[in-house]
Amino acid sequence: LIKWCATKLSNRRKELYHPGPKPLPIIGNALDIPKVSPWREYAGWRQQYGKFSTRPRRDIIHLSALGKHIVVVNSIEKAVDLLDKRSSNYSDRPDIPMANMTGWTAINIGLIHYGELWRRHRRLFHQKFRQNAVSEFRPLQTSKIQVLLRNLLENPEEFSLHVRNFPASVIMAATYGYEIAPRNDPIVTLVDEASTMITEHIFLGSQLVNVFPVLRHIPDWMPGAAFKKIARDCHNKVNEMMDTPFYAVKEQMAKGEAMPSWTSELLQDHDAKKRGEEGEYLIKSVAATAFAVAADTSASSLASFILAMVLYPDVLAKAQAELDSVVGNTRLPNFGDRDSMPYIDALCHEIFRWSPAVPLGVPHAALEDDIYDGRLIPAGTMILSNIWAMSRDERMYDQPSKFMPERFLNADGTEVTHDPLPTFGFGRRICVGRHLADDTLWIAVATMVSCFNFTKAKDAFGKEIDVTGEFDDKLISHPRPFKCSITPRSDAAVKLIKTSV
Ligand code: HEM
Repeated sequence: LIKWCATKLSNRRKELYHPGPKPLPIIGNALDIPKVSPWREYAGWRQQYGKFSTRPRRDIIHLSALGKHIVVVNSIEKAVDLLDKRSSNYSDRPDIPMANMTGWTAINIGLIHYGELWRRHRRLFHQKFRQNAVSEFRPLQTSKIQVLLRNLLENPEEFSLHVRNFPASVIMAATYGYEIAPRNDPIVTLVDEASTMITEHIFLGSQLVNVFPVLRHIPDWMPGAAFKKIARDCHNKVNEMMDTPFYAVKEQMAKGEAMPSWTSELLQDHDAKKRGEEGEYLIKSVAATAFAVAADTSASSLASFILAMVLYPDVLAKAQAELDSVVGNTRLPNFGDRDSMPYIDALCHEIFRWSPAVPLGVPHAALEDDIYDGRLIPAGTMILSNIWAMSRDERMYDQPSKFMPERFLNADGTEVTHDPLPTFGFGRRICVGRHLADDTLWIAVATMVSCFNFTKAKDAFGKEIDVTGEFDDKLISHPRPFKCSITPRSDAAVKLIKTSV
């Protein structure tokens, strides 16, 4: 009888929810949740659970852990259906115990529940980063790009530091009027530490407490309680990261010495003054979050660009040919050249597709029960958009693992088809900084292509050092460290880099 009941129950469950790995009693799929590269693992499950189902292929996978429901969305079509078309139900964020314990949830719009507080954060971000507003950043980007080019010329081995510093210097100057030091900048280090701690521990599988929230109450001395110290340390860093640059701006404002910045702008805003402490906390939060979300994501795309150029020299050659014919070698490219260089535009689009900086997106959550494709998605379900799997979907992209800007060009290569990409997420929670990210990547790519060659580095015996093209496992994923040779294209390029101010 027990066996009969168990089979009945399991069959009913199978019919109720979308397919997925078979759950164990009570703990469900807690042990199935992948700890490394979850996006690859979930993409693999799509094949596994699609192959044997009555339908040809399933792009939605259901998991459960201790009564918590998780749905992984592996195709753009399904993500649009749920997160765009039904956005009124799927714009919440789930509770992630490690994010709550580290203090990130309270300040980071990306983790705040859908509701009035989120709207207030989003409004401020939208005003600053909407499509028509981001041209305001261009003079700053143009001046910081010259620093990037000079650093690549003088010290090419440290390219990953330089591409990290470029978006960081833009967003720090824009947000706080703060000039970062070329290395070991105290504020950048602080934000890096606080961000790394959370990006390493936010995934479901990375900490047991994310799957079993009750564990947050275990005493510190118990085995397995190390996560509590991690969370406490991170919380201190989050507070410090918010306060240090913010109070520096306030002090400069009091002395009449503040550089123009988003923070000083918001502080001067009458509404913010009226809201008193709460308004200040909001400003502190959006400013700190802007740096945390903008710098690392863009740095990932810039590092991916260099990786792609080393692995695909023919693409670099085509981009350089286009650049030489449009811009020549007597000046650096600028934003005004963008429309005349479709290949470079397509190349940037391809970087966003080939190496999405946030491969598993930021989880959404369902507010209410929903029926989709005849199956239940219960209220509270965590929705994971597998952006990596969507970007590698062979139904959408021919030879998806190949870096091929041509896929976004029309037949004669004169126009870019800006097909929507999953890279920036979906619905009401879509990345609010995507226009800035796009500009940042474009100006960096165009100027780097114009000035440098990127090739495989050689060892002491003159043999090329292999580049594996692998990426790390964090929430914001970067190419794993690799060696390459970055050399100026010509004497004219050196002169341009040295003389540009
Ligand atoms: C290559 C660069 C970037 C990538 C790939 C990226 C990707 C993403 C993704 C996937 C999300 C989650 C969307 C969703 O929930 O469906 C997101 C959210 C967000 N991004 Fe970006 N992002 C980038 C750059 C930036 C920049 C430069 C900013 C500057 C402000 C920014 C600000 C944000 C914010 C504030 C959110 C949270 C939005 C919300 O929850 O309402 N991002 N981003």
